[in-house]
Amino acid sequence: MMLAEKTSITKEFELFDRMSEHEQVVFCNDPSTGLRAIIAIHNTTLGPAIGGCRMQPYASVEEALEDVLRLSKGMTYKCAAADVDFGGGKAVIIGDPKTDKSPELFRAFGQFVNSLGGRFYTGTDMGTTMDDFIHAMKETNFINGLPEAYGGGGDSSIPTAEGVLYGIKATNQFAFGHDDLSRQIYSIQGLGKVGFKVATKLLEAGARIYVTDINEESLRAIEEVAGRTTGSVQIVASEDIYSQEADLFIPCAFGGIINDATIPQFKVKAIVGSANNQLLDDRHGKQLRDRGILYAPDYIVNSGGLIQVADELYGINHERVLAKTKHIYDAILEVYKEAEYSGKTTEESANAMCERRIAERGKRNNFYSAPMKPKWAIRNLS
Ligand SMILES: NC(=O)C1=CN([C@@H]2O[C@H](COP(=O)(O)OP(=O)(O)OC[C@H]3O[C@@H](n4cnc5c(N)ncnc54)[C@H](O)[C@@H]3O)[C@@H](O)[C@H]2O)C=CC1
Ligand SMILES: O=C(O)CCC(=O)C(=O)O
Repeated sequence: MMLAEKTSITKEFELFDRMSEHEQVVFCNDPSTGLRAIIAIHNTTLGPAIGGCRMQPYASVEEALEDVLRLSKGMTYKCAAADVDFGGGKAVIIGDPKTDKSPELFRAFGQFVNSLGGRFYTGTDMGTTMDDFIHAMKETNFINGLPEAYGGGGDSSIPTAEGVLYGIKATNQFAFGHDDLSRQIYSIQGLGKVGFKVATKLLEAGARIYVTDINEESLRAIEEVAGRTTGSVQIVASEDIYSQEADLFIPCAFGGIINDATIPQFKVKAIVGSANNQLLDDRHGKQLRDRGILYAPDYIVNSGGLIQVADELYGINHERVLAKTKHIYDAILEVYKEAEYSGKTTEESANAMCERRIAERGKRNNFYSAPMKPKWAIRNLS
């Protein structure tokens, strides 16, 4: 009887249990534009939440909620690792980016962001572009990553790709004793905004790369780049990318690609890529460690974009952003050394480092208050 009561109570409050680590989850509904979005604020100890807005034709509310909860939590760790004065948040819009976008939809989304009064800053992510946020910014100032013509920092995939290259160099240093990009072989999944730039730099350095993408145009374009460089490229089928005889696997497409099916296929010594949430589950981090495959925590490797959008609030300065992005090299090396010393996985070591940082800062500032004047000079907000 007691158990039955307990079970039913747990079921009644299942939604709250699922988001028990989150401060706030906002469901945004605007029938006139068709907007259905969820904004998740995970933790604002370090400052207002920040995180891009993803647009995807999610099959259910359940799937969209799962994604936004996971991604926003990842942003809390990413902000702590990058040492920016922001907390973790993320937004998802349920819809097909090819057919369901309209200026009105993004204006409606901007109104919801504005209603949070500065607790949440957002910008582009998969499925959204800077142009979409030109509409959203008409309704709110809490938008980052705008085009340079609108006073923003421009394409944040540039520093993200730079950060991935620093992560690769640090990994080469730790695993192979040098940080020369040209001497190892790489397999790259995804030649989008980030992956294409990383592949180009590796080819320019003279490296051998294997690549895959579902977009034929990107594959032809990277072959053209290879023809102009001393590097070489081989195109492989999507399902074959995990089993290539390469030294490093560079995932730059989607999350969850380190899982029970892919781990036995890997022949690489290390995985260093930009995709968010690469480990399907924590136990996959342990499986990689047990197989002697070094894993560079994704949220450190791909933090270059966050560093740019966070830095944007001090005014635009690409040199400063690049200088900050260089810290990814040291951060990755530190995590590898700490994991080696402690026997933890690299993900566990990185998480512990971030949690210590948040707890330390939390002693002074444990909840961001919107009316408090921000430290930085945000445009039009003083
Ligand atoms: N753009 C940025 O600054 C940041 C990106 N990331 C993450 O990095 C990853 C890549 O981001 P972007 O380059 O901006 O995205 P994107 O959408 O420009 O590129 C993704 C690429 O993956 C390809 N792709 C999709 N399915 C595939 C499959 N089955 N096999 C092979 N390729 C496939 C697509 O055709 C596309 O070229 C995403 O997971 C994103 O969340 C993380 C932090 C910042
Ligand atoms: O683009 C942003 O607003 C923050 C960066 C972000 O969402 C990410 O790094 O995944």
